[in-house]
Amino acid sequence: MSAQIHVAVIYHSGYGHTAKQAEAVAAGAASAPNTVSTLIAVADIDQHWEALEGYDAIIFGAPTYMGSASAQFKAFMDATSRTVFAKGSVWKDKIAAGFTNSASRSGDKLNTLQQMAIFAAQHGMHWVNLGLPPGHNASTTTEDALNRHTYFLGAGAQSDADTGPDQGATESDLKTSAHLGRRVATVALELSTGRQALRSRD
Ligand SMILES: Cc1cc2nc3c(=O)[nH]c(=O)nc-3n(C[C@H](O)[C@H](O)[C@H](O)COP(=O)(O)O)c2cc1C
Repeated sequence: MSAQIHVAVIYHSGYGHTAKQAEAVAAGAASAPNTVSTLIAVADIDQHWEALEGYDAIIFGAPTYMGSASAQFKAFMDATSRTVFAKGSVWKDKIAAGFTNSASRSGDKLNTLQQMAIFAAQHGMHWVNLGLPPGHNASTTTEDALNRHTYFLGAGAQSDADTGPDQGATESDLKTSAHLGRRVATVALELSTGRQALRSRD
């Protein structure tokens, strides 16, 4: 039996829409074999720095505010300079991935995903992409398709600016986000199993 995989979902959400997406990502991860997922709001991050060193994968999530990750999420990113990077790159070789939510269809979400991928690279993490084809780019496709916004780098969700999180991202966006969580857990299990097999050959 393979080792248990631990996936953390670290996120910020000002008004609850991205929190809903984060829950979908965490549920997707937990649906993979041998996987436990933990949701961590950036406001609570100080309680988790040490435990995070033992996780196999960390998925980052933030709303897109003014074309990039929210200031609260950026504060978390900056804090890792001291708590992770300067400590000896303690997140090196973990799996990473990202998701973001915003009001507009595009709303410059791609910039937030790129920001997260560069952040993960600074920590020496292995970035996992979404792994879904374009969902809604033909006369025969609909808004119900997975990856309807067509991001390759991570999961994007759209929530109307004038509705609450209960009517936030569509079912298809939440399923797309769950897909990312499950894919990350699957890759983490593959990597962990492969590392164990290599160790046992030594
Ligand atoms: C300060 C601020 C800046 C925003 N900038 C953008 C933006 O650049 N692009 C966009 O599509 N939506 C933008 N929005 C809308 C939010 O991304 C959207 O309402 C989102 O669902 C909020 O997520 P949250 O409830 O998790 O905070 C902005 C909202 C705020 C409050």
